[in-house]
Amino acid sequence: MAHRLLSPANKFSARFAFICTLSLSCTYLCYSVLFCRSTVMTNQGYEGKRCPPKNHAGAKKLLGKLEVCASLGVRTALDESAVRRGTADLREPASSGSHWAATRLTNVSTAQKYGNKKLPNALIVGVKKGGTRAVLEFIRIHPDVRALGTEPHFFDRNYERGLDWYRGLMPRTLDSQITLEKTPSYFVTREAPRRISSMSHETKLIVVVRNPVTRAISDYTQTLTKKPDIPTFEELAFKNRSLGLVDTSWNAIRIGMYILHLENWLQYFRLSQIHFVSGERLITDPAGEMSRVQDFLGLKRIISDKHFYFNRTKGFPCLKKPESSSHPRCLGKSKGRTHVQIEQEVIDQLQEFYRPFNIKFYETVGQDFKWD
Ligand SMILES: Nc1ncnc2c1ncn2[C@@H]1O[C@H](COP(=O)(O)OS(=O)(=O)O)[C@@H](OP(=O)(O)O)[C@H]1O
Repeated sequence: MAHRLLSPANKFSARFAFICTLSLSCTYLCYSVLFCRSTVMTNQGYEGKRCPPKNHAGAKKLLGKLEVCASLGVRTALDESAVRRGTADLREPASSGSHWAATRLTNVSTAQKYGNKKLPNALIVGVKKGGTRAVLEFIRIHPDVRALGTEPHFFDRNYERGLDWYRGLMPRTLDSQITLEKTPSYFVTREAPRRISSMSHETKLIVVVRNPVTRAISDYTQTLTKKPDIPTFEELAFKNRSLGLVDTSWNAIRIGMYILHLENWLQYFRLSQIHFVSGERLITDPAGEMSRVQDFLGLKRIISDKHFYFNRTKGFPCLKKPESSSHPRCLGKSKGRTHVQIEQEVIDQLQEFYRPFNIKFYETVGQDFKWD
């Protein structure tokens, strides 16, 4: 009805307006298809802005799902919470002007996008309070290493869950990258060597060892922070102190009898498959110890002196802070605690107790750790 009422002049203007709108729409459509898709959709800056800030409450969950965010090098929720639950405050560099950090970033993001979850090729199996977290956090700055931040306890507590479950926990890696995890209790778990060798005979094993007396005191100090009412160190360490009878059933003592545990490992692995890191040298010369770890893992030596500095407040080496990051670069408060004070006489008695075990251990591994 309406258009019947329009005059011929009005009809002409309506048609003209319709044709103009149509041709403008077509032009816009062609332009979008030809140009916009290739620029806007792959623009990293733009996509980067779409990624939620990773310290936002809901963002951590979401980041794990947003492949594009992961591919931009933003750590996934799993990685973040893994590091926190693993008690480490050390964060790997988010970015840096230096070449190694850039390579690492590229490898991490490529692995997250194209990599596969694989069973670990290498394990840090012990020892508790030896410096295992430091080794894991230092080695994972290598671009060819991807490590699980938490301790999965697969070969001791979770073995029934099966290898598929275990593999599912691992970070994605490229074929050229090593998958690594650390669980210090493996070293003293009777079934661990057999179980690990049945996963693969070729698994490389790293053991961080430390003077067993200092290790025991460190272990006790940690227990005390959780259970302040436990007996004194001396009460737990000796069955009869005046007779010098040490209580070897106390875990803090038993773990330090390294040779006994090692013999179990040597039933399943060649000595050349096991690398021993000195917990003491890891503090005085982290780069030197990490060079040997890189050699053992068949990695190019990338981690060196230039990655470390000695933090006087903490009293330990820390990783240098990349220019663009404000993250703390030292291990968390639970690493490098002030130990409870133990009488020198008790220390001497325990040194005496451990001596024969230490000597046998040095002979077996072919290295003197100088604890005596
Ligand atoms: N760079 C650096 N920073 C901080 N701490 C360092 C470092 N290198 C080695 N260590 C020593 O690591 C000890 C903790 O060992 P672990 O990480 O194996 O402990 S745990 O078994 O995972 O709980 C921890 O033991 P305590 O000093 O007794 O706290 C440290 O002595």
